[in-house]
Formats: sequence, structure tokens, C-alpha cells
Amino acid sequence: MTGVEASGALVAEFASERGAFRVEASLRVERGELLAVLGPNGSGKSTLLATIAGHLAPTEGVVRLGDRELARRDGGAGATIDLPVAERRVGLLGQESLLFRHLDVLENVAFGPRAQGRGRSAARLDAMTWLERVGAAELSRRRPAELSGGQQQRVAIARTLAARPELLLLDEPFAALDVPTAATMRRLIGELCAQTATPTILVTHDPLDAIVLAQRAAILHDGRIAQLGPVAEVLGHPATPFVAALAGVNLATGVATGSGGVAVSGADGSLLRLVPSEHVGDGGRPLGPAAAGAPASAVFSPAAVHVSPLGEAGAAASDSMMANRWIGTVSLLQPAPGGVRLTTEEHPGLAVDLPGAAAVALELRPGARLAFIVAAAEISVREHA
Ligand SMILES: Nc1ncnc2c1ncn2[C@@H]1O[C@H](COP(=O)(O)OP(=O)(O)OP(=O)(O)O)[C@@H](O)[C@H]1O
Repeated sequence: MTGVEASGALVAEFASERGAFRVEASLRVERGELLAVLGPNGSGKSTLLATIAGHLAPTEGVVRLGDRELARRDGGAGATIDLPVAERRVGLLGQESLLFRHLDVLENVAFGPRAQGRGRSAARLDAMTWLERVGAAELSRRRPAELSGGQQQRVAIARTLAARPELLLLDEPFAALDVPTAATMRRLIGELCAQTATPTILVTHDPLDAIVLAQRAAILHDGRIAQLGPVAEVLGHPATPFVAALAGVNLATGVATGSGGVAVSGADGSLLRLVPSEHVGDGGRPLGPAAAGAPASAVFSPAAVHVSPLGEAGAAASDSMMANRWIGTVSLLQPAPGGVRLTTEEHPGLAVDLPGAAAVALELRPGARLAFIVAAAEISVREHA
């Protein structure tokens, strides 16, 4: 078979610098694993990939692929290894396909096998097999200029994999594609990664990529890995506001109350106690081993908040003393899918989504005072390390 047999895991334990910016990475990607890397603009995602690919040398540390050291810098007069890009066997696929414009599709894909010493007809046969695998065999005689963006990315994937990389780096490979084409490409990448077992790092802005394709996700922030774990855990309990926004959830940080909840300070000095359902009313089960007062956070969806007028039964002003409730002044209103998103002056970092009909019934407007109740069953809490 014309498959790619990856030789081993990627171990990346390094620091690297671009000007005054420094990335510190400590990652391991197993054979057959796809790790999604997410982070805000300028957080160091490209710098991370550039160091692994060999476009940038680490200032210290090591990049190892199976039993091969791709880069090593021990500091001072210590050992330095910096394998040229062409010898790394690392496939890099970005937003742009970067196909050779003067070569047709088949020759583009045959380029890698040729560069590795295969004969002309064997390389072309190999290339044709890869084009068939990505569903682009019928494009083989075309030039890149005669292809759509999605077709170019298909060919680019075939070209990358035909070079038999032992590691795959995908840098926003779907970002330039329309939604249906991106979905098709996502499925194709998922299948190929599973078939070849090549360890893969996927840099993306789209949580859907992580959910669909990755086993684990790493969140990069200011050049450091802020969070690393199974995708569901990272998106389900974000450690930073960036990940919370990405996952479409609210992240309320505060301190553990000692009774299973988290106390969150409002801008007006009020205290919002968020208590998940398994703790409401049991009067004293601690959040975890740490004492009350330890940093902790609660996560809930903006749609898990019920909004009601003040004065209604169950929404009296005194309710602000109760768990999972606050009285708030609407500060910002904006459209949201299926309705309206609002924030309050007291907790500007917490979004509240409500259906259009409910927004109309409440006569929502900036400055309105309302009661907000978070469904306890939808709250999850966690202590911070
Ligand atoms: N050649 C360079 N010289 C100096 N600083 C650089 C260079 N390239 C990037 N930087 C800086 O390094 C930081 C990280 O950039 P990097 O491109 O790695 O981030 P990123 O997470 O990939 O961003 P984006 O999502 O916008 O692509 C930024 O502050 C950037 O300004």
C-alpha cells in the first residue's frame, strides 16, 4: 500500500524566540493522535509550528520525532542540532495550497516522491494513488490556476502526504474554504490521519475542528500552553476567557465557597454564588480538597440563564442573596442566533441569551433592572490548580 507509516511520537520541549516574543512548549503527540492548538491572534501558534518544522531554531530544548532529534539546543557551548527542513520529514499544510504553478497536478504530487529518489514512473504512480485517495484523480492534468480553492487544498493534501511525512503540521487548512468545502476537507483530513497514523498538530481558530478531528486540545496564550487536555475537558471547562468565548460558554472566576459553589464578585461589590445542582441545599459538601477561599471557577451556557422582571414571584430583590441569582442592570444588547444576547453592569463578562419572544415580552432595553437565574443543573465548577 502507498500508506505512510509514521515512525513515532513527536516530543517538543523547547523555547524559541521571534524578536522579543518567546514561546515555551512542552508537548507530546502520539502516533495516530491529532492535537488541536488554539489561541488568540499573536499567541505564538505560528512560532510553535515554525520551530517544529525547522523554519526557526529553538533557543533551548529539543524537538524529537520517534528516535530522531530534529533540533536540539542545550544552551551555552552545549550540543546544537538543527536538521534542515528537507530532512525532517515533516509535512506542513497551510491556508494556501502553495502548489507549483508551472507543474500540473500529477507532477505537483509526484514532486515529493521524486525528491526522495523514486523513479519518474514510480513517483507518478504513487502520485496518482494519492490523488485517488483524496478524490482528485480527474484533476491530474490540470494546472493549479485551473482549480477551485477546495480542489487546490485537496491536491495540496495529496502532495503533502505523498512525501510520506512522519509528522503532519496543519496551519488553519480550512480557513480559506467555504463552509461545505471545509466540511468535506475536514472529513478527508480526519480519514487520512486515522489511516496513516501520522502524529498531527492542527492549528485552528475553529472549535469545530478540535471537536470533530482532535483527541486533545492545547490552548496557547502569550507563548505559553495555558491548558492541555482532552478536547471535551478543555472546551467544557475552559481555564481562560478566550477558551470560554471559543466554546460559547460563560466562565465566572471567583473563590470556592466551601459549600460546593463559587463566589463571584460583581462590579457593584455584590456577590454572586454559583452552585451546581448536586450541591444546592446539601449545605456543606466542599468543592474539593482545597479550603474555602481557593481560586475556583464556574462554567455555564448563556442560554442556561432565566430572565424575569423584578417583583415576580421568585424574583424579589432579596433573591440576589440566594444561590445562582443576581439582580442586574442591562448594559448591552446585541443580536444572537434565535434571539438576543445581553450583559449586565454587575457581571459584564457573563453573557445571557434569551429567545426573541422572551426579549419582547420583557421589553428589554439598556438600563432595565431584571432578575437573572442560572439553572443549577447547567453549572459546573472547578478549583484552579
Ligand atoms: N519575524 C518576527 N519578528 C519579531 N516578532 C515576530 C515575528 N513574527 C512574529 N512575531 C511576533 O511574535 C508573536 C507571535 O506571533 P505568531 O505569528 O506566532 O502568533 P499566532 O498565534 O500564530 O498569531 P495569528 O493567529 O495571528 O496567526 C506576535 O506578537 C508577533 O508580533
